[in-house]
Amino acid sequence: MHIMHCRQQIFRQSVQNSFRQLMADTNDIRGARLSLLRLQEVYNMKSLDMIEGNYLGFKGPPLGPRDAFEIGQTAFTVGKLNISLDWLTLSLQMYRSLHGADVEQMLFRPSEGSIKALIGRVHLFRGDDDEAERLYNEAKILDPTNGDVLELGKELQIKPRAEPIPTVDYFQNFSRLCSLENRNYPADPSNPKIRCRYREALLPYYRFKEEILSISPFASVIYDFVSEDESKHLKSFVENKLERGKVGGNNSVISDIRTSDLAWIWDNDSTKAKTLAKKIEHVTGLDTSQRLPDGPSSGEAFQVVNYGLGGHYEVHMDPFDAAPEQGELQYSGERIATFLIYLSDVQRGGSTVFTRVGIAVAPKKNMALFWYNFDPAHQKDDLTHHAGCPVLIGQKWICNKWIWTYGNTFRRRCGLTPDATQLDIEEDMKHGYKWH
Ligand SMILES: O=C(O)CCC(=O)C(=O)O
Ligand SMILES: [Fe+2]
Repeated sequence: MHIMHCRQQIFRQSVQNSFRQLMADTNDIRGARLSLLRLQEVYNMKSLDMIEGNYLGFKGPPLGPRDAFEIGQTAFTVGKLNISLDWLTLSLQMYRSLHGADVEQMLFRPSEGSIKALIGRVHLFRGDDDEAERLYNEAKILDPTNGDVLELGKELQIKPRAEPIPTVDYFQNFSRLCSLENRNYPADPSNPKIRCRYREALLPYYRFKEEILSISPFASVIYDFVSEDESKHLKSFVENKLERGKVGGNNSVISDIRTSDLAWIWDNDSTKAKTLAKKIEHVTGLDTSQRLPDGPSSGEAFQVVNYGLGGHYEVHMDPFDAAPEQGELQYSGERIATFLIYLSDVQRGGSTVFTRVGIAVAPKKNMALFWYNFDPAHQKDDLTHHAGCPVLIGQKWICNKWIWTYGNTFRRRCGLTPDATQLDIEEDMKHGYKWH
């Protein structure tokens, strides 16, 4: 009972904080609405449940008719037509049953005509001209000068009309994988090579529990990879340094594709970071050395990332489209492998999913997820498309270490046969990497 109460408290606070922080900046308010819409779509939540403050069993603040209107409006602007219709219709119903009691919700109340016009516009974009026309005729009487009413009037004049916006279903698999919870789901559980094993690091007694999740591309998780002390260090080191994560060339663009804050730690920044980089080297067998300031490096700085409520990272691959030509990493090649460490548990949501091979990894504090972004023939592996699911309840902390081509040519060998998998290569390397 007490735990439940605390969770509710934390959830309510985090929703309220997100809304409060957002008051100052309209871009952020829009971001918060988009986050709610994303959570709704990914985890298949019903608008009515969210209005009642029910987020998959967790209690959050209830939403009013104005919230519903604004969420519906935002959904419309990003082409989420079905969801928009849902929210706008609920807003209309709620306004009708509201009798001036809730002052905050009544303030800046949109007129019934404007809600109807917006609903009409949604119908029009869905290809239902008759319903749009009907709503326009009603709205025009109720609020003839409203912007949406005028807009709908203009849109109805345009003939022939643009094709209806197709409903997006590309992320069906993403949504399904994100909704799996509590444990890891491997790519092909019936494959006997999908198993647990000990992974030795340098010395025989220094070993880690590894659960293989996929053979091609090779992906596995390593339990208890970092100590409490190490994970605490990584998070406290970046305190006050976190900045909004970016995407694109040189990581320069703020985008809704990635909603998280992050900071970097170079191996030389702390003894603990250096030791951790060595541990990754020992467990993966790959070089991670940084030869700064001018030399090519084999590993990138640790990237510590914090996702708040609704924080996510859309489906992507980690290698660059073109390797950077300047800076510390020039000549270093590409991100051949990713070593991702979870620095927190996540109460609900926040899994890492591989949409093309069907892997779901449930974040577990101190566990690492390791995979190769390139296949054994050194081709960028399209099957490594992955995403960070939105965080539904709680916070998510991770730390990435990308491992580069430079220094790893002889450590990550190619296969001795064209169809060799990573496991075959490891086996061959144990036996001196000789042709059979
Ligand atoms: O947050 C996650 O689970 C995935 C993060 C990720 O893919 C990245 O940072 O490149
Ligand atoms: Fe990634």
